[in-house]
Amino acid sequence: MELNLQSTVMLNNGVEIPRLGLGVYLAARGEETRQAVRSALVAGYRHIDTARVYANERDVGAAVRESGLPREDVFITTKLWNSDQGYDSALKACERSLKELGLEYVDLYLIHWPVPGRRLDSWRALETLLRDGRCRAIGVSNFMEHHLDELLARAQVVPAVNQVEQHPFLYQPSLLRHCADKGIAVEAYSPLTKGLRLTDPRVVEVARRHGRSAAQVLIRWCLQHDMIVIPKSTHAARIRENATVHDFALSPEDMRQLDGLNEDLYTGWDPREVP
Ligand SMILES: NC(=O)C1=CN([C@@H]2O[C@H](COP(=O)(O)OP(=O)(O)OC[C@H]3O[C@@H](n4cnc5c(N)ncnc54)[C@H](OP(=O)(O)O)[C@@H]3O)[C@@H](O)[C@H]2O)C=CC1
Ligand SMILES: O=C1CO[C@H](CO)[C@@H](O)[C@@H]1O
Repeated sequence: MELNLQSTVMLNNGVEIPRLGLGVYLAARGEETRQAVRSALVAGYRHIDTARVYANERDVGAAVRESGLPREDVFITTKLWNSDQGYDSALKACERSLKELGLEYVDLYLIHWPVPGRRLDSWRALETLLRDGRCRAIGVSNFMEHHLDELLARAQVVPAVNQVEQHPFLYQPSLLRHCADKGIAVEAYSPLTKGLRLTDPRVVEVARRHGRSAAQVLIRWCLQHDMIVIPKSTHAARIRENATVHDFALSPEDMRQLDGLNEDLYTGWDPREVP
């Protein structure tokens, strides 16, 4: 797989999204987030993943502006938080996020969680926002097969993306196939298991064979499964390390070994339990 930081995936509405982005969950508002985003942009990242609930949209926007890069060169995602779900409140929440970011539009706006009873109204709002040009693409996050099927039965617009937790310790091929069948790109969040499994000897062994770090192997695993991937770090050296994944490849045997590590490890909430 030929890959670099400029490699993109074409979403189902023709919008291109860089395959690798920087996540900023738990990057503290203020200088920590600004510094992380600045480091990423200098390293060549062109995709930043934030959310209303991360409380750092303002710093993401500021760092992108400070970089001097043209707005259209950076792909920015934010997300609708659970307490803002519903038609009118979702419209308002998007405007609030745009104001915080200091942007006229976001590249991707996601429903953060499939909140029962309100997610379909929220989706109608996202369809409106897409039509009005406030987002270039809309999608969902933490949607399992049953949430997707319910949405697809009523939606006018098919979600461009489903952002879900995926890594070798939480590998859900049936969900990935389901998304592929519907034309929905998958973004892997917490691809580094939030740091919990970076010393797992089986991952470390694969990494050693390639002369790479465990983090690089986990990121590469996502990419070779055709996922978009958004590792988080606030350290410039790690931000660079996490992006240096284009100059090696995991073999089919490496991939099989890593696929075999699944233990349904959710490092965050488990969306399968959401009715
Ligand atoms: N849609 C959703 O519900 C969710 C979306 N996300 C998104 O996905 C992004 C990534 O997931 P996240 O949960 O943050 O976790 P990750 O799996 O990306 O892991 C981040 C952790 O790994 C550490 N780390 C990063 N790079 C390295 C490295 N090279 N070597 C060693 N340690 C490293 C970081 O520390 P340090 O920063 O100190 O370097 C941090 O503690 C989020 O930031 C967010 O944008 C995440 C959770 C839920
Ligand atoms: O993106 C996320 C990170 O933080 C939230 C909790 O505070 C998660 O629920 C969410 O999925």
